[in-house]
Amino acid sequence: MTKAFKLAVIPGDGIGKEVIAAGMKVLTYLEEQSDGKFKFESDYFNWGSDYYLEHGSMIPKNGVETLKDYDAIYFGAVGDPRVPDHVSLWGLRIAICQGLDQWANIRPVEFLPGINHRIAHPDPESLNWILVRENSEGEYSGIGGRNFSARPDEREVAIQSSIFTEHGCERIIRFAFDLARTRKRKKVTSVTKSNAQQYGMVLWDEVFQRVSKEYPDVETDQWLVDAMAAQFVLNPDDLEVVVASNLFADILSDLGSALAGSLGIASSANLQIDKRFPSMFESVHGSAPDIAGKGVANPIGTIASAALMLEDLGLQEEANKVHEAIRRTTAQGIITRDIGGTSNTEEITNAIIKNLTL
Ligand SMILES: NC(=O)C1=CN([C@@H]2O[C@H](COP(=O)(O)OP(=O)(O)OC[C@H]3O[C@@H](n4cnc5c(N)ncnc54)[C@H](O)[C@@H]3O)[C@@H](O)[C@H]2O)C=CC1
Ligand SMILES: CC(=O)C(=O)O
Ligand SMILES: [K+]
Ligand SMILES: [Mn+2]
Repeated sequence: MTKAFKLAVIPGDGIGKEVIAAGMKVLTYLEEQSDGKFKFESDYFNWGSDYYLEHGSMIPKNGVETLKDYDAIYFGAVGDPRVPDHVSLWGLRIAICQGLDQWANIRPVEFLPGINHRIAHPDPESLNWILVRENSEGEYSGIGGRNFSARPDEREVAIQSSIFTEHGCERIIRFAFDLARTRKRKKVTSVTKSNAQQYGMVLWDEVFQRVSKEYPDVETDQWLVDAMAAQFVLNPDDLEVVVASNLFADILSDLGSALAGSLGIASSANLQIDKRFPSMFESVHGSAPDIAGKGVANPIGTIASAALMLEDLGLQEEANKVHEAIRRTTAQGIITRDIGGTSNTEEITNAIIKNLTL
């Protein structure tokens, strides 16, 4: 019997549309090759900045609710120069992540063969990093406001508060430890800035210490985020699972993917670990307005995110195939210009599909 998966597909803005088209082409090919084992029932949602300019909101009123009926959400990117970034980001990506309590964002950093890594290391492909980002609170809690804007003398006030709950810290830290147990080195590095952020991040550190006692088989390490940024560059061998707050892991994941070659190759999964609602799979990068519409965006991050989605849907074999096809393609030197090549989005996508059959 054919297993049917309901996919909500949200291309969003800019290169989001181009890389989702690439990812869907790969998924459609896998479905065709599956001999009736599975199929995707995909519904497309035209939510994003065009939708906002027409309707005054990034998604319809019941939008997040609608997504609860799906097995997974496949997302491109959000952001358009015609709409303020905080309006588009909060109206779409964060609305979904927080609305569906996708509290764990995993961001593997893959050092692929055949590309120009930006790291001084004798064997970058041996590195096995994965960032675990707290995805429901922290610096992206959206608590605050602005006032006194009517004052004539530049005395406007803005307050932006972070929320760190013991529950929120504990669930993401436990998740990081459980993940580390499944990996080669079994090491978790926790990143905060608890010297300066003396409330929320001290709570995080205390929870990390407490939870770590339950995982004596997992090696632990704790760093302040400024020194951790340097550590990524200077001592890459020291890292495996890196767990950090919403903001810090956001920044460190861009650093990680740049060291691996480009933002364009980085994948992510916004996971609803308790399986109450669907999870959302997207590249780490944004809508890249500087290259949008040119057909040159690197689709690897989004195609690798589809592999994370396949894994989540129980299609592990297909997920492995996609990862392998990506590796074969970059090893063949078929790469986009952000990682030193000349191929366009379509050529990479076709090459990945071709490599799926080998
Ligand atoms: N999850 C999401 O949807 C995210 C949305 N954004 C939004 O995206 C918009 C642009 O933000 P930026 O800070 O410029 O970040 P960005 O990730 O869109 O782009 C940064 C740089 O990386 C390049 N780049 C990104 N993805 C690429 C790809 N697949 N292939 C080749 N080059 C790629 C871009 O051309 C640009 O030079 C903003 O509106 C921002 O709010 C930013 C990050 C994540
Ligand atoms: C918003 C953003 O930069 C991210 O989710 O990575
Ligand atoms: K994205
Ligand atoms: Mn980011």
